[in-house]
Amino acid sequence: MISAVKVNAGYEGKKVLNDISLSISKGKMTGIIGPNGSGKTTLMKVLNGTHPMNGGEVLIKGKRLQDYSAKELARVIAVLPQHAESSFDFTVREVVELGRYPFYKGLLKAASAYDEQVVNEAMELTGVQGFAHKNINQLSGGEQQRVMLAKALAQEPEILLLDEPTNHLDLSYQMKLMDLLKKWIFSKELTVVAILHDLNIASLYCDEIILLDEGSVKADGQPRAIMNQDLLQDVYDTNLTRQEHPSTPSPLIAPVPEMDAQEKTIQSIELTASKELMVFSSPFPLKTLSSALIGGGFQWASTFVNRHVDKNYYIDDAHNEYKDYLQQRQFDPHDTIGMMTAARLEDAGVVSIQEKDFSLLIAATAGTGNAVDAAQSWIRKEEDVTIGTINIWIFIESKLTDEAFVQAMMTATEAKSSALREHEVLDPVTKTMATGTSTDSLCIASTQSGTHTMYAGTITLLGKAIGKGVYEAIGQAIENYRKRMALC
Ligand SMILES: Nc1ncnc2c1ncn2[C@@H]1O[C@H](COP(=O)(O)OP(=O)(O)OP(=O)(O)O)[C@@H](O)[C@H]1O
Repeated sequence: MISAVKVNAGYEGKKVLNDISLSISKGKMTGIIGPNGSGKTTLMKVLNGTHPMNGGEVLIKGKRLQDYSAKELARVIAVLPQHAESSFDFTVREVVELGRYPFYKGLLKAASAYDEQVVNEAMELTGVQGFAHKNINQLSGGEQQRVMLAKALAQEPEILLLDEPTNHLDLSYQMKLMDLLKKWIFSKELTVVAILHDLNIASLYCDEIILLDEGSVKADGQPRAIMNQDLLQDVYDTNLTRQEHPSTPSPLIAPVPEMDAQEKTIQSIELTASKELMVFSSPFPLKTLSSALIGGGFQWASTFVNRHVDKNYYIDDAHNEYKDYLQQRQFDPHDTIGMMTAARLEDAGVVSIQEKDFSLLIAATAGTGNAVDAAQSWIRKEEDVTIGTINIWIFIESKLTDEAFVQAMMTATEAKSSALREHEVLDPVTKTMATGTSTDSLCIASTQSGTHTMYAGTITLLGKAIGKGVYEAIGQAIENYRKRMALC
């Protein structure tokens, strides 16, 4: 739809665009991103013919840009500039009507019924009909932005060039606008090129992204390729991290602030325990990966609750019941990892390990009466399924990668099975050695301070310590339980 070949452009002897070559596909949303001053607006002005080139060529629909008359070009391309012009004394409707001007026919250049219809539709779609008769200068920045967008839409363009269209818009209007543009791309066969500063909006909505740096195309491609941590850190000269969006395949980019000076050690984690609750409280949030009922998955949390429940506890919506329970006790569920167990908390095993590069605190409660052999659990019938729980908490003072979190979970699970084998815990249904129980939970919580730890598999330094600590903590919990039962 648009192609540029070796385009050069600048201002009064200052070169801004250096040999830009690109190709923008029909019916797609293409984002242009890049740091301030990298030449995005200049490029867009070159593409719509409002800024001269010093060399190179731009083709629109296969025809050279300079071969279009202004009116012809206005029927193909509509532009939403960065700084919407609002100094004129026009009403909102009059501004939107200006978008139809290239289509007015006859000597009097009057609007047709169709022109009126298009203006109404554009105003409706952008939600500005409510202030149609207001002066544009009486509107907020975001409202003015929507009026200028309505004007661009009223042009019924084939190509829409948008310079920071989400500028001035609140989150709701940003999303509505981008959703709407996406719909129009399909329903009106529109081609959209948008300069975007918000990398996450670009990642979520663009089919293609062009990354400019110092007037050159640094990279172009699909968002999953361009949202590259190293590439963007280099271009934006900022610490960034790439994360996966929880519900769409679009990567997210999060800025990482300079680390604060607060000392983060696991010695500052306090344990308080009663018959009903075992609570680890940290003065700072820890990064966690867990299978816990509250706060499962990756989270940051500073409170860790192991709650004792009756062995007949059964509630359909245990998640919400637990959230209410936490709130009633002044715990914030968004800052808490919460597990449940019918095992007695006083039987818990606790192990502390100090190594040169990291420290560990491991706690486990083990209700093994209804243990399960994972390899044989398929034999069980529905009526054989009873609840039993081994809960394991592993606090680590180190800076873990995501893969180290996952490996730590694997290592801990393997050490748990080994502890059960050592203590001859049997699956009561299959009579084979149990590997765990049916509702076990595991939480890895890291201070993300101190030494960097890449891996936590069974033969790494951290893996060895986790394996030993989990094995000992579960062993203690089983022995404490058996001793207590023997005394009964
Ligand atoms: N009218 C002008 N006269 C002289 N120099 C200009 C003019 N407009 C832009 N420049 C310069 O050209 C360079 C590129 O500007 P441009 O506006 O294209 O960048 P941009 O990537 O859109 O920046 P931003 O993200 O800040 O909007 C900058 O160094 C800018 O100072």
